[in-house]
Amino acid sequence: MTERTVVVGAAVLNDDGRLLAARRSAPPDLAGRWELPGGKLEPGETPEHALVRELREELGVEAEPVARIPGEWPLKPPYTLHVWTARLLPGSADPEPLEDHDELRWLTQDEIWDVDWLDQDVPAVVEVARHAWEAPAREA
Ligand SMILES: Nc1nc2c([nH]c(=O)n2[C@H]2C[C@H](O)[C@@H](COP(=O)(O)OP(=O)(O)OP(=O)(O)O)O2)c(=O)[nH]1
Repeated sequence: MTERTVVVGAAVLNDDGRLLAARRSAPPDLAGRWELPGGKLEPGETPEHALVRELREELGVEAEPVARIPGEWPLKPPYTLHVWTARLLPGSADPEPLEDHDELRWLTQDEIWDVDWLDQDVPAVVEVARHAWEAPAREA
């Protein structure tokens, strides 16, 4: 079986229901494209811990994971993307592009496709949009 390394991507939503998108500054083949902030799990680390750590390192924020979005999306081997919704904790700093990114945007539902997402992120972002913004089906 092929070993896969999990990359955790954070779908950070703010109180207005906007989604945080981050533009990569490196490596050259990914620079200029937009992604969900996050990163690779370290050995023995839980995804929830990795998400909190990566958001602190990359964006200078204190955040908490809310829920995993079902599914996983293949990235460049050996990586596979798992996505969690997340929110900033009260008193957290505003996110800043400290590492790996050179621009951040809080996207409304109407703006979700205004940024040039990494190709491999597009199916994950479709699911994020569905979970964040589509009303849950009512039970009959
Ligand atoms: N964080 C993140 N990485 C992604 C996404 N889509 C995608 O292809 N990747 C790739 C880029 C990298 O090859 C890999 C994870 O990269 P990373 O640079 O964010 O991870 P990291 O902070 O742990 O890495 P490192 O700089 O410590 O080596 O996954 C995404 O939406 N978010």
